[in-house]
Amino acid sequence: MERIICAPSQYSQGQHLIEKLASYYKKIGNQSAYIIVDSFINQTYHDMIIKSFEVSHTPYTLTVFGKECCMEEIQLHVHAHTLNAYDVVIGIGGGKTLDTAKAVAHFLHLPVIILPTSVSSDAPCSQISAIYTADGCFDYYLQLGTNPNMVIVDTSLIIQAPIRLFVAGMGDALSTYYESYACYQSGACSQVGGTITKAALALSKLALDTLLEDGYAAKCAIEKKVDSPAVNNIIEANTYLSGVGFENCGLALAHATANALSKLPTSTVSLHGEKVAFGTLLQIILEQRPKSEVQSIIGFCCTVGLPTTLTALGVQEEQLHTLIPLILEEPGIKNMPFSITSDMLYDALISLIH
Ligand SMILES: NC(=O)c1ccc[n+]([C@@H]2O[C@H](COP(=O)([O-])OP(=O)(O)OC[C@H]3O[C@@H](n4cnc5c(N)ncnc54)[C@H](O)[C@@H]3O)[C@@H](O)[C@H]2O)c1
Ligand SMILES: [Zn+2]
Repeated sequence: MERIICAPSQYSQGQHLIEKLASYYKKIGNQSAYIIVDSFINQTYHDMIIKSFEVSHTPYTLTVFGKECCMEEIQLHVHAHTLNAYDVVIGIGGGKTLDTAKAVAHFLHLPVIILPTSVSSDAPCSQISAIYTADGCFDYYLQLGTNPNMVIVDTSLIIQAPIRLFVAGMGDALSTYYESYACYQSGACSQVGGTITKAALALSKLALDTLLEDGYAAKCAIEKKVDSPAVNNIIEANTYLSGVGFENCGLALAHATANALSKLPTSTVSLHGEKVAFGTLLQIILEQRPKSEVQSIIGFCCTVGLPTTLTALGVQEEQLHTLIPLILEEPGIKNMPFSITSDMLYDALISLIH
């Protein structure tokens, strides 16, 4: 199998980039942009989003994202594209809006520009969309075949977003190196369909190193809504290092756990990245990593405010008999370099109840 690494064609990170959105669009489009915006973001930043289009007389249509990245929502936008009206899709919002925009662009064979308004997940840079059922259960990963054409990260918006989203993104990024390394050890095929490059593994490791080095300082700065080098490093780690790292290596037990947790009725209590942080703990415990390493990851989670127990995720002990089979049926399990049994999961999960 060939070694493959894929990434967005352009990644830009800086302040007030949303004010230049039309000029980014004009680099790849010359007809009309189809903009899908998270509803909260539309209420808060509507004028800012459309300003550059209005000022430069650039045609666009703005539409508000529903609630879920599900096929029903995606079809709604695909059918809005009549008579080849648009030539670029733009997604603005959290992971679900971005995954929807990427899927819509995929079905319409159009380029896509992604503008994350929080760094809560790995969604911006990847060439997959996480598809859920209309009522919010994880369904499957839709392979899009190409990464977004542009990922534009406006740090001024990210800093204003709720701190919980920023921290959840650290949770999503925390798993990247461990899952990448598991995939590397098991010889798994990466999310982009190749074997793992040294470059991708290095990006994953850099994501973890950056979190451990700058995570706490960044969280403190975000609490005060101030920009700082640590904040910028974490924004890059959450979005680019982790995003490009994970998909060019692969997912394993941490995401299998997060996806399984999303199928429990209590799943809405926690964000994706919070579930992934917990899944990371479960993975490194089952990997029998040194106690000091497990303790340092637990310590990191505690200092930044990521959940380290099932109780914190709203999951009760009685739900383990439902959760364990759900974890075992996730495809990521096969990417672990050793087999995982129900008993192994039970013992590790019980140690993480409270
Ligand atoms: N495609 C991928 O590669 C990939 C990778 C990781 C996660 N995901 C998916 O991403 C999703 C998780 O992303 P998410 O946590 O961003 O979910 P989300 O899109 O539901 O956003 C969470 C909340 O944050 C709000 N929000 C966003 N920006 C804000 C801002 N600046 N200020 C205030 N509120 C803001 C949204 O309105 C929403 O209510 C899941 O569906 C997950 O499966 C996809
Ligand atoms: Zn994730």
